[in-house]
Amino acid sequence: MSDAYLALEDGRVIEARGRVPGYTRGELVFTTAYTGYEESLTDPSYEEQVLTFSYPLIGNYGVRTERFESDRVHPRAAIAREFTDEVVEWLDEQSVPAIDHIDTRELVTAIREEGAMKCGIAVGDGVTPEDAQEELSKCKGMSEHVDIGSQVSTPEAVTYRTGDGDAHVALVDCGAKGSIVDSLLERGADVTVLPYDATVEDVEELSPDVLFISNGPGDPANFTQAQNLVEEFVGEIPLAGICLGQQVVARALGGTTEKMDFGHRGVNQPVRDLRSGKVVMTTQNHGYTVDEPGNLNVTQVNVNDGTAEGLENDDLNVITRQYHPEANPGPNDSLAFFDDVLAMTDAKKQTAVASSSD
Ligand SMILES: NC(=O)CC[C@H](N)C(=O)O
Repeated sequence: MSDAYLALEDGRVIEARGRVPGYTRGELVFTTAYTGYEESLTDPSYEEQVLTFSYPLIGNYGVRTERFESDRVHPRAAIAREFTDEVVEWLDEQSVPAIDHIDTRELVTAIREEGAMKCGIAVGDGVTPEDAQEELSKCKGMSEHVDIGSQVSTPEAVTYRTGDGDAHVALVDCGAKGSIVDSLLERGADVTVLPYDATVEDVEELSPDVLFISNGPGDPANFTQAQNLVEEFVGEIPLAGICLGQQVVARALGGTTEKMDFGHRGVNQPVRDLRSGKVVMTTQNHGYTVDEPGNLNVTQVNVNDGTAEGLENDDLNVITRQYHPEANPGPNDSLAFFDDVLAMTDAKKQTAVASSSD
């Protein structure tokens, strides 16, 4: 008798060791990141997913709040070969079920071969395989979470001022990681974080120098309000986006998105810049990708599978990335993206000066 069961959409039920009790369900995904478990577990993009760590030991350097990307744990459950007690205490405080002593190689192979799949989890004394299957039967697909933005977004606008105020960025919070805000503040920008369903009037009132669509969970097709903002302000305000933000911007500008088989989640995804030919290592966490880029040019691609990693349109002042330039976890190699975003405001100001002196 085990005290934890994981039921997979392919019909298998796997025994595990229960670390944090509870019943839950979600889309089963894996990350290959070997560090950064605090950042990953607090990344709002994992909402409604069950996160499997392929790295075997999770928790070996403790739990520190300064490494959190948001104020809570977002995956519905966590799975590892072995969790340390400190991580288990944290997940317990957060009431997030956790299981370990499981063959994560087998699990990752199943996800790679069959794709990200629904799962159900039951943990605690006396639980049965049927309890996990019951959870699985209640599991929705990611795109069925139509209002997932409301689960992760700020309820109201919040402004952070640096004192420099060189540029004012309106960040549409579809589930933004804290490091995106920090990366903009560190470069002297003021940032107003707006709810995921902010209106055209909300943005007009702020009159920002950049409209930035954040990362976030689920299917980008469900972020219709953010898409509407992009459609409304393209060409008027410089636009930027990260991860879900890239997907939303592309959809708004005539592009399409599609679900990947198992996505990219890790901290060593190679990305080639098509202009310089250089390859950088990037942090990624996504299950959807831009298929047709619409009115944008693909400027960067994933070396492994050729998917679109960077989209730009110089005339319209649009720049987006599918990966996470803000890192946390992972490499800092792409932080200059935020300089490029803020440089668009200079371009805008120069154009305004040029046209006013005509
Ligand atoms: N990190 C993100 O923004 C993820 C974007 C989207 N939810 C996806 O899975 O593709």
